[in-house]
Amino acid sequence: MDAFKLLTRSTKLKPSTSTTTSRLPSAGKAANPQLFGSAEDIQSSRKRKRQNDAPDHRPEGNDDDFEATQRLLFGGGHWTQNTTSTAAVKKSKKAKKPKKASAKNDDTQIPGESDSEQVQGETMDETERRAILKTHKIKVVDLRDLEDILAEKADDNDDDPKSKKKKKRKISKEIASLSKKRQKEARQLYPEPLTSFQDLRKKYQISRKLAENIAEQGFTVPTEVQMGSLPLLLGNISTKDGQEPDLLAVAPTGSGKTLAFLIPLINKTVQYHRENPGQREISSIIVAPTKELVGQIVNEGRKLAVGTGVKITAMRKGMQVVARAEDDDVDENSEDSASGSESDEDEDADKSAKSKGSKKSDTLTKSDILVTTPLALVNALSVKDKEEKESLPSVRHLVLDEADVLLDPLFREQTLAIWNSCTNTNLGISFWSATMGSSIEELTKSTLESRHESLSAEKRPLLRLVIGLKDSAVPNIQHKLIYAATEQGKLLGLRQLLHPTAAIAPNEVRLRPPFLVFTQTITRAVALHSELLYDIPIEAGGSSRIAVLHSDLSETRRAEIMKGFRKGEIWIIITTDLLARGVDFRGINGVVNYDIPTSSAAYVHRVGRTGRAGREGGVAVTYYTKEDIPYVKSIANLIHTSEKLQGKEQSVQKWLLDSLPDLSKKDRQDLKRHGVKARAASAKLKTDTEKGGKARISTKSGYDRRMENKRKGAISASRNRAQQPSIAKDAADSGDDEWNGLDD
Ligand SMILES: Nc1ncnc2c1ncn2[C@@H]1O[C@H](COP(=O)(O)OP(=O)(O)OP(=O)(O)O)[C@@H](O)[C@H]1O
Repeated sequence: MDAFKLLTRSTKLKPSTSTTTSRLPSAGKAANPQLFGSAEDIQSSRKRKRQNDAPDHRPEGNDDDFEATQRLLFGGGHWTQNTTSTAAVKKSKKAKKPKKASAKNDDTQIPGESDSEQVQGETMDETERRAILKTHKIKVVDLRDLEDILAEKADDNDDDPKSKKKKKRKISKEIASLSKKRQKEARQLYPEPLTSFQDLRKKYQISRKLAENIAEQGFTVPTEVQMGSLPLLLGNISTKDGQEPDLLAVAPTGSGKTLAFLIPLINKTVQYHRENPGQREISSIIVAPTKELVGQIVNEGRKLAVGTGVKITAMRKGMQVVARAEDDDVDENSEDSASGSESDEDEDADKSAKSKGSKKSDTLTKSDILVTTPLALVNALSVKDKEEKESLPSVRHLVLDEADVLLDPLFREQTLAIWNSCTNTNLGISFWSATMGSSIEELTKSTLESRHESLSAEKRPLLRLVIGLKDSAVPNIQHKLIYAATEQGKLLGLRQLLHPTAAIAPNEVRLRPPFLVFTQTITRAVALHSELLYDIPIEAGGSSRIAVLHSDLSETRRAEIMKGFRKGEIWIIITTDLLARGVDFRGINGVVNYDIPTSSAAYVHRVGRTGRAGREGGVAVTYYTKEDIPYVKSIANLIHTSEKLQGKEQSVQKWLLDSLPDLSKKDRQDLKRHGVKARAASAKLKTDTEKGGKARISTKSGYDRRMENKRKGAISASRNRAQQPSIAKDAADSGDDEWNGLDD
């Protein structure tokens, strides 16, 4: 059933207006999940490389400066085989050759895979790595002090402390003589990117079953964030003394970050099981800000882990992650324990949790990878009447998904408490998001430093991986910033989107279900939902097609709505920022910011619910009123930059950008915390005419709207009967496929 046809059933749109159908994200599978290049680019770059015998890596700019950087960085002026980080390079010199997969373990050869292919694969030289990284806009930077980075390189073959000191002094002097640009270049790394998922077996010897599962999921080409991060996180898996970096990964929404952190975690767990038969302990924790996202990560992980023996569990109410004396009375009422899993196989409810008598540090949950919201785990780690938290020494990998929000003041305390509970001195941590402010980097560095001091934790290199332009919107969507003047104007605008009454001009927006509508508060989401509830014709499913989802609903109801939307039973979800981050509905056609987002990062995440995995055709509509004018500049700027980068026609005019006011830092923080004051929850939203005190985005009573809807339904039904032949013709002209919901 085509939702759009039903919504516009009484409108005769010109056939030409239907031509956008094939470009809709929900109309088909994305051909290429990569945003900045293609597999063919890689092939041709490899070909070019083979023909090019005299590479010149010189960046543009001052030659002398370049020579100085070269001398300083590489002594003899040649590029190192800079595969991961300087430390990794150093260690790998001592490291043993990668072990071949044992015939007894899970890693038996896969059909068609020769022995030599399995362990070697073709390695790339510097030129090739640089070319591919550049094409795909992949940047890797070492975030440690430049002095440390360079000193480490210089120390490589020198153990004499005197000459070490001398070298360090020399390095400091030379760094001071370098321009900012050269200093930046000195931090840059050119690790070998992953150009094909087959290389996961050939070059990184990942578990055979895991490789099969990746292929079975239909993933053939790695996305940019996978190309850049997987070699860093898998690179040293086969060498015990190889050092893996901590990683800050910033990549566009919908670019496959989940897979990028799940693959290494699952593979390391397989490795651990192989080396420690019969042992299961929580070795990895993934923290995500919402239950919806937790459920989604668990589902994704379980699909990848089929047959590997790796258990992935969503943190649930009453679940025990550590054994302790007071657990005789498990706190069943602990607030906000998350399951959120939409999977039926949430069988990991820890039956063994009640087992007693094991050592204090034993983990009781029969799981390898625990996925949790911050509060759920903090509650489980809390010690009665005490500030301190239980520790989780078995955890060797911590992943913070949507890290910037997890380290934002809202969740910071809880997230840091979890991080501090992971007392393993060999803990590896990675941070993932589409947006990452510099304050997060600073916080990360200082926390790592204090862990190093207090726990004598191992110092790993801290790398930053950025895909594309940092903190920008995903490049493959169309933005529309619309001035609606008043609240009433927004409602009219949204109704117009739902029921277009005339043929639209070529550059005008059309938004077909399924889509998401974001409001600032729960009250407003509920109000908008009750206003639009009767807008969907009864014969199209009526009010069941539109749902409101927010954190005041029960977990079960939230999960039902998510499921209904994925199955195509629900066409429109009205929600708050609860669904702004991470959740992946593969083919949604668009996003409506009914209320403006309260920061440019929030805009990036909200609109990033469409245009996922490289899908074209997603639309992001943002309405603003006169109350929003002081706050809208950062969004307008973001849209402007995005369109400029894509070489698209500018939809935000320069005069508008110039005339919108700038926001002070304090006002920006205030907006982020409280939203636009005029419509904050405490202000009890009133209508434009300020008639009622009720938080409703309407001037009509529910009864009036129901009556009107019935009347409309009866009129349109009789019209439909009269127009049957022409509707059938329209449908045939548009060539639309049936809309059967979203891929799971
Ligand atoms: N290599 C790939 N090829 C095709 N599709 C992929 C690939 N990797 C991931 N995907 C799909 O892309 C979609 C988005 O992935 P994911 O949810 O991990 O994005 P994300 O980067 O975490 O986005 P967000 O920042 O919004 O959380 C998912 O449906 C996922 O299955």
